[in-house]
Amino acid sequence: MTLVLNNVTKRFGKNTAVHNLSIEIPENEMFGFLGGNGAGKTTTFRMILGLLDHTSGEITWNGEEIDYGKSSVIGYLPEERGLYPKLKVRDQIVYLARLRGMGKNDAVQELEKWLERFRVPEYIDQKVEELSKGNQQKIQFISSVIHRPKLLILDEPFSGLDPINVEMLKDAVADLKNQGTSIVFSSHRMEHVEELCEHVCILQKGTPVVQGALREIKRSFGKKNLVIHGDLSLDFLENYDGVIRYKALSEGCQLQIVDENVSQDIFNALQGRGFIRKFELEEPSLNDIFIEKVGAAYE
Ligand SMILES: Nc1ncnc2c1ncn2[C@@H]1O[C@H](COP(=O)(O)OP(=O)(O)OP(=O)(O)O)[C@@H](O)[C@H]1O
Repeated sequence: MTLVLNNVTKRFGKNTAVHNLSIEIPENEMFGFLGGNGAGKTTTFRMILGLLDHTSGEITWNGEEIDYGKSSVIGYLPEERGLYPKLKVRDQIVYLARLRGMGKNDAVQELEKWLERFRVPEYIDQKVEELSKGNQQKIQFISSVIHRPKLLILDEPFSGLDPINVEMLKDAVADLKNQGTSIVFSSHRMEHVEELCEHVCILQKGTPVVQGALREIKRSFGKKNLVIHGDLSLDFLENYDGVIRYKALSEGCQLQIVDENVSQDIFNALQGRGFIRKFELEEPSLNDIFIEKVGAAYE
């Protein structure tokens, strides 16, 4: 079960929202879809869901065009949340589950399981409007997975959640992935994507500017981060050869350097200057990569 987008383009009049996008998302995969505001993420999701026609290219699921009559294949958590405030959680979820071909008893059982998992079983008889925003978000998440979809699309799933609920939702998403669900998710929070996804695509004005396995992307980025803590003056590194960025920290500094050879030079230069408590060379973060690739175009 693989979702394939092949050279997909979407134009709104003269504005090209998505340009020649090709991605492949196999089963058991969590795919991170990133981009600045207006980059084309939601437009891509809507095309996958059949809510928008694509101008050109192909979108297939398991080698065939997606049959939107069988909408039970896909689950979608939209960025703009939309539950009926006056309905009780049970009625709301059962209604949505039945639209996707599920029986009432099956839907209630599944709902109870999810509410138990999210430690809010008492919400079943409450109206949506009586719940806090974060808790409504959990109910909306349940509505997107209640019918056990094979493909799950999550647009900013963690926005508005406190750290405990973020962890709870991350665990749930990871379990769904391990059970074979293909998951595509967008987020502006790079650390979430970094933690959950093996593959990512960064869109810039509708065009992919970085794409592939996260580990490979980090390795090929070249630039590294160097963290130094100690009882010594490090200001001279701000203008040191091979240092791209210098950030002072309370315990020392964090540097971005052109490549790992520079770290050896710096290590040598620090000898005899004072006590070094930490000297650590790190892979670039996804945030560094995003800022460089997307930030360049902003400039
Ligand atoms: N229905 C529409 N009609 C015309 N233009 C649209 C429509 N929907 C989106 N666009 C345009 O397509 C581009 C991509 O928008 P999209 O909503 O897909 O971005 P996004 O990556 O989801 O952004 P954000 O992170 O801000 O939610 C934007 O230039 C937007 O103005």
